[in-house]
Amino acid sequence: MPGLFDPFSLKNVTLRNRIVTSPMCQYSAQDGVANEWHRAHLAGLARGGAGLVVIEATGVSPEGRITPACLGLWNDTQAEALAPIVAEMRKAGAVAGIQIGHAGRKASANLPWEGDDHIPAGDPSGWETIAPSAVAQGGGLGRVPRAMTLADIERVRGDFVAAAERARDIGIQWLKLHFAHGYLAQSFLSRHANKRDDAYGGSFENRARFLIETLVAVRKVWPEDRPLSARLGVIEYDGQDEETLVEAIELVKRLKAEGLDFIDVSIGFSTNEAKIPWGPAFLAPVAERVRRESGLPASTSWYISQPEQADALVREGKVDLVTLGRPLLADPHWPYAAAKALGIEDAAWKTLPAPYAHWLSRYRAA
Ligand SMILES: C=C(C(=O)O)c1ccccc1
Repeated sequence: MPGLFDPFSLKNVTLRNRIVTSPMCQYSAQDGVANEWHRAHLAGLARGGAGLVVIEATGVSPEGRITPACLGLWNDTQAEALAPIVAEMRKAGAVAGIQIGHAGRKASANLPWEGDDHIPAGDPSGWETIAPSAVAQGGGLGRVPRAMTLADIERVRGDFVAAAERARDIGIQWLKLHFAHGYLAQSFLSRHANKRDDAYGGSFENRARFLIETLVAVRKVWPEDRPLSARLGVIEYDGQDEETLVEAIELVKRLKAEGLDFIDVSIGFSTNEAKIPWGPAFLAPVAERVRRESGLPASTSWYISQPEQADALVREGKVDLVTLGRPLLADPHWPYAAAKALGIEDAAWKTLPAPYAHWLSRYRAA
């Protein structure tokens, strides 16, 4: 079985290893436009050796951002700012990905280090939030969203398509749809958030409709030879886990039938009452089941930080790729350190660009 530092090919891309950067929001943009922070951050991750570098949750519309400082991909100015960054990521040897999404009822929030709560109604820096139903997330995100009309649903689906087209045209190689973490798409699937009684609510088929329709629409514009993936919350840890998992796996099978190439398994975060069993690679067994039962290649994340742990998840066939967030913020060169720890030959040249690898492999003790 392959290990963490074996390549992974899907459609027309080959990742140099099984390490994926989690799309960690930087909350550093203005008007959704990428700047020097994003360039240095993303180039640094790519130069650090990860196989796939995924740009953070990028809003498909202004109201689709989590905070006013999130990236967007709803206009050409935003696309033009990202294009050179994508080129730099690819030049550093990483496959360049992006996660596009709509924050739904969790949108219009203050930065996490400035409250992590809804911007007060009436504050000009905020905006009206929309969601499947007029049901708030609760806690600091207590603002009640406006229930989406069918016209809203159609518009937002179109926003996903337009953002996918812009991502395609700036050289993104791997597109990830944000269907997780209690944001809009997850909200449609979630019984906690979706109380609709029309074609988009009630039964599983109806609650899955927005996600499937969005995938189908994006698939039509996303090049067949580039991977199309989704990050999906498959479990809520709300006491209904088996029921939620069975539905989520059925949804993944239907998304696969409509052209989804890869699934990134995560948590629903649709309810503040969740009792999440935080612990080393705690989601891996869930990801293994989704991968096995759906037949799609898969990744997972959360509390994965040690080289041997990440390598074992791949070698044991639990996942195909391992998504790392905080370990890569702490050390963007984690792939190099992991390669050394796992005894990979030529670790520097396998993970780092020549100007680094040259020095790291020279003048070494015999
Ligand atoms: C900002 C997040 C995202 O983009 O998914 C997020 C939210 C909740 C947990 C982890 C990540």
